[in-house]
Amino acid sequence: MVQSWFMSENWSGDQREPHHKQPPEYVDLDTLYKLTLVEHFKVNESDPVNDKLLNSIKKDRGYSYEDEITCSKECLPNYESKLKMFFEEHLHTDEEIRLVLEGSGYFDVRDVNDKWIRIKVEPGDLLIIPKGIYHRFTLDTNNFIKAKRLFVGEPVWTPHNRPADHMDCRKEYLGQITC
Ligand SMILES: CSCCC(=O)/C(O)=C/O
Ligand SMILES: [Fe+2]
Repeated sequence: MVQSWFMSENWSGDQREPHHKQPPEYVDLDTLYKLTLVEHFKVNESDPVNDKLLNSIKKDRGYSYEDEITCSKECLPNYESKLKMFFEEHLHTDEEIRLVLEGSGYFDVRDVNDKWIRIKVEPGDLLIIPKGIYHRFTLDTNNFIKAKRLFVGEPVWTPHNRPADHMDCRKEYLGQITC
């Protein structure tokens, strides 16, 4: 089961550690959606690519593009600078859709109260991060993740680092989140 939790507000050290509050404060999937509009689906982790749910989501939502990204020292060109870029707080003008195929990592998303929620993703986790939400990504201490990236139409991966409050996608996102 995917786990997510509020991060400690005064953590320091290695970004790849879980950084729980003390005591830990977990966030269930319904609450995660209410606080962020982030969606999560679990697909068959032993054969995710042929999963029925995945294929119906792709069809319903028009995810016409897909490729794979592997984040490891050996496979990711410009590994250090890419990881640094992924961990800068940013948003996108389109959804960020990731299906984890192997390995694990953390997506951090800002909730409606501007608190960080850390989401631990593992094989079979399909995460849909809405456009306009501030977020970031880090590997965990296993230093390896392979994920499928999905997109509607021609992909745009450009991150817009915070502050990006003037952007239409940010205003739209804030208009959609109600709690
Ligand atoms: C596991 S996918 C790598 C992270 C990424 O693609 C991204 O855009 C983070 O915001
Ligand atoms: Fe991103």
